[in-house]
Order: sequence, then C-alpha cells, then structure tokens
Amino acid sequence: MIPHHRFDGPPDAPVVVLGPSLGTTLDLWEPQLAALTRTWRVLRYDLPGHGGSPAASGFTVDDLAAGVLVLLDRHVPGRFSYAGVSLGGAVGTTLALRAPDRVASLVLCCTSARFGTPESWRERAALVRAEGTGPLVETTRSRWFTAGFPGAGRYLDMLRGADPEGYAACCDALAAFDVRDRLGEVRAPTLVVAGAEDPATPPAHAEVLAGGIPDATLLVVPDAAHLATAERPDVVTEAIVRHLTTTSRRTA
Ligand SMILES: O=C(O)CCC(=O)CC(=O)O
Repeated sequence: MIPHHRFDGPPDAPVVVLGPSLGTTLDLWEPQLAALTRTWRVLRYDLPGHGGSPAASGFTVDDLAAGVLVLLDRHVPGRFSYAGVSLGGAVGTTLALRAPDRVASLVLCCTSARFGTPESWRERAALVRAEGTGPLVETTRSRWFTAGFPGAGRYLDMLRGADPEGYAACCDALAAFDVRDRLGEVRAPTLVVAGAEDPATPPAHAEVLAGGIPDATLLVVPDAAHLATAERPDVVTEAIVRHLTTTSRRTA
C-alpha cells in the first residue's frame, strides 16, 4: 500500500516525512512547508481514501507505517526524521518501533498511544460507511479548532472530500491501535506537541507519550485544539524546526 505522496525542498537535503491526521490531506502541512524546506527535503503523504491516495480497507496502523517505509526504501534508503499529526503521529510512533535505526528524530503532534475506545471508532466508522463524512463536519470543527478560528474552512473541505470507506477504514485502524506498553522502546529523540484545548487527544494523552518515551520533551500549545499545527503554526513550526535541527545534529 504505497501512499500518494509529494516531495518538496532541496533534493540533497536530509529528509523529514510529514504524516497527516484522519480526515485531512498532505496539505495539512502547508503552514510548515516554507520553513521546513529551507533545510529539509520534505516528503508528505496521503492516508488511504484521502487526497490522492486510493481508498483501501482492512489495514492497520502498522500497515500504514509499512507503506511509508516502502516509499522511503525506494527514494530515501537512509535515515529520516518524521513528524505526524494524530493518526499520522501514530504512524510515526510505529515507524520508530519498526525501524529504530532509520528514525533520526520524531515529532508527535496531537496524537496518542491509544485513541479512545475501540467501540467509539467502530461507531464512527459505521456512521461514515452509511452516510459519508458530511454528518461529522460540524462536530469535527469544534474538535479540530477552538471557537472562532477563522481558517477552519479549508481543513473541513479536506474532511468533506475524504472517501467514506477510506475514512472508515482509518477509524478501524485507530480502534486497534494501542502502543502504551511499547513507548519505552522508542529510541528517537521525540518532541510531543499537544493543543491545550484539544478534546480529541487532550494533553493527558501527550503526557502519557512524553512520560513513556525515554528521550521526549512536551510542548503544550495554548489556544489550540486538535489541529494545532494549523491553528498555531507560529508556535508549532518554530518548535518543530528547533527540535529537528537540534536532534539531527545529535543523532546524524
Ligand atoms: O485526527 C486523527 O487522526 C484521529 C483523531 C480524530 O479523528 C480527531 C477527530 O476528528 O475527532
């Protein structure tokens, strides 16, 4: 399952892979692109049924990570850094567990070692299989952004554009994801970012990640909900650049 993807930035620069969240496309990372491509070759990818990736069913987060690794093996055989939001962050944690020698540095944004109950994800998957993503849009607005954030529209359009089966299959993958007992195995230096007002993956989830990963630091971003990278790029982009710069010097 090789995802639709896009490279930006200098071809010879060190690589950072950017993973999107459920319901968004690789354009989620547009606010960070200019800053990151000054130093890194940026590889962004789409989840199944999102953006340019065809829909698929019956996959796990581990399968998503395997697809990213196949993509990297084709284009970037060495080490890489990785930053992911939510489901994209779960893919990053999985890559750090599967390929510890490859992941030089990790950024986990608004994500979790376990995302709520499997039942809640199965219910969401069933709703979307029956009715599409339309019924989710207004409740998602208040999970993704704090009230009054003016830039929500383009991100909610990504959700509206997601293929129902692809979205539902990602929910199934989240239902089965639980790496709480494996966080101590993550070797990559990790920045954990939480939105202070994120109801989907609240700061308590970030505290579990930062407490369990041996070399982790935690940043809680004020005035941000689930898509903190989009709502507070002023804070988050600078933190990601600083972390990648510092840790790639330490580990390259
Ligand atoms: O955003 C994700 O990748 C998973 C968590 C989620 O779906 C947040 C939400 O829309 O409620």
